[in-house]
Amino acid sequence: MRGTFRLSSELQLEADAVIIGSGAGGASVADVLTASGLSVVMLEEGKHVPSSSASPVASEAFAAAWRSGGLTAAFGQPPIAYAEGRCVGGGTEINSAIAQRADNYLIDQWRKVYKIENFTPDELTQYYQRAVATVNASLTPGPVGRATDILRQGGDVLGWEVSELKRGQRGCKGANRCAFVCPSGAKQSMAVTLLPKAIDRGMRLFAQTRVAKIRLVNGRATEVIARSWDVAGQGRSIRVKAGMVFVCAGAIHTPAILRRSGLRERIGNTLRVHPTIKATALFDEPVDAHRSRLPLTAVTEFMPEQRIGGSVFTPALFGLSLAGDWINRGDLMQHWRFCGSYYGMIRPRGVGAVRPLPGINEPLVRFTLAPEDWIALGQILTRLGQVMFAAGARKVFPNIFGHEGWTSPDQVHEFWDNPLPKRQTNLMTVHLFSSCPPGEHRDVCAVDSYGRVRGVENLFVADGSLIPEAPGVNPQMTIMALAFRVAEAALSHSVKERAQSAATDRR
Ligand SMILES: Cc1cc2nc3c(=O)[nH]c(=O)nc-3n(C[C@H](O)[C@H](O)[C@H](O)COP(=O)(O)OP(=O)(O)OC[C@H]3O[C@@H](n4cnc5c(N)ncnc54)[C@H](O)[C@@H]3O)c2cc1C
Repeated sequence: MRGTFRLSSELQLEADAVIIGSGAGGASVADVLTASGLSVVMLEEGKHVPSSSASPVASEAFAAAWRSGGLTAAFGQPPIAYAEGRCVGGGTEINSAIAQRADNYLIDQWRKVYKIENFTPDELTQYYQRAVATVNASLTPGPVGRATDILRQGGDVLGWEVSELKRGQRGCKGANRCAFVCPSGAKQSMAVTLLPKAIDRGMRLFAQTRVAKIRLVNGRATEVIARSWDVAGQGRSIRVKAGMVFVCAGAIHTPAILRRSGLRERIGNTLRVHPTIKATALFDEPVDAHRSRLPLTAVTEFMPEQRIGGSVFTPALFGLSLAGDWINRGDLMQHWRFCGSYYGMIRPRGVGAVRPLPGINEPLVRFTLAPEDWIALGQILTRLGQVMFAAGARKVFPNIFGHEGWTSPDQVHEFWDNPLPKRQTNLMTVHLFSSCPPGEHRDVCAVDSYGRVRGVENLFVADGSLIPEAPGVNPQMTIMALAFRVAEAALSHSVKERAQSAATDRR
């Protein structure tokens, strides 16, 4: 990417603004700030992985673009495996680019509960429109493939609403490698859309540069302290002084950076995710899910509380998904062309927490499911089984360690009334948010209605951390909308106004 810098010496920089993290939130902030003529420095921990060097090999792609090669988990019973992007463009480089808006009912509810100013669905519309236009959210061209038809067919038989999913794409070629960084550049990720634009306007982006903390003096963020790695793997320090600091490191790392900088009140206490349970369905006819794009429909009948959809499927990813229970599931590998991988996700009531650990880069993440969440997971798994059998599945294997699989629709009710086995249930998520909720409800809100960290005049949060609660839909559009809003508000409030407000916070 033009303008991506590598360091050759220790560096001290100055700019109007510094942005930490180049994902959905950071890139959106960069777009607003550079359009208004500010000088901007962006610091990104991961590498730049251009389309031309995107590897089709799962292990290489994970090592290049996923945090910890994809091996990250929130502690709890059971642990929940989670995934984050760590590369220029963040999660938008490895996601499926499904573009959805949060339900108006939820936006209204968040405004009331968290007392967020100017946060009606109408007021957010302009920001959502900007996000939608940026990524060209649209229906994917070309044949949808059998893996998609399965969800449509099953939903139709049961009379459930099934919706086509818009994605941020322009001329998707159907390579089915969304999770490995799009090889054609058709996915409208941040490295394809907003970051090159911001760089053309003069933004300096430093990849492989990890922020340790932010220095705070008398209610101002004065300096961002980071470490950068050069091509030879040598680390050097980098310090950036800026008038405004935007923390956009995602819902896990933003609270970790803030807490490491000495800001602890209400920060990182309310992490939310979409707990997700998967199932493998075996059919009599080939599905050949690897040949088509990911399933482009979702069962939306039970949204926003529950949703059923389909996962990216490649032989390697399928093998990995079976690996955790190889003794019981390994046989499925030989039938991989006849299998599809589907999921059910819920909007949880449980919460988690993020805490940095001394001397270790990765923070400790915990998530505790509420009793209602277990009921919801049992329901969505039952519904997932129902829709698979309605579409003609011969056997359905819920992702529960040691489970023998269901051979008929009668068996899927097993977990409707009975709890799922906590220790054996495998849960995962790719959606993380709410660790720094905004608003004027001071008991719970880490930042004000416009993303400014309480008590600090020039420090803002603009990423998934800001979504007040789990949205029940794919979050990227909401993250971008909220980040555009934070950046605009930061520019429109004068330094004097912000300083007064920060001083009031500190009293
Ligand atoms: C496999 C997968 C599939 C998904 N599918 C969809 C989908 O279809 N639709 C959708 O809407 N959402 C999807 N998501 C979720 C979506 O991609 C994320 O919610 C979104 O990217 C989060 O935006 P963010 O700005 O909060 O953080 P990120 O996009 O994660 O960006 C944060 C950036 O900050 C960097 N960073 C972290 N710590 C530091 C530090 N200390 N110093 C410097 N940089 C740092 C990270 O490396 C990262 O690049 C998916 C996610 C994954 C992983």
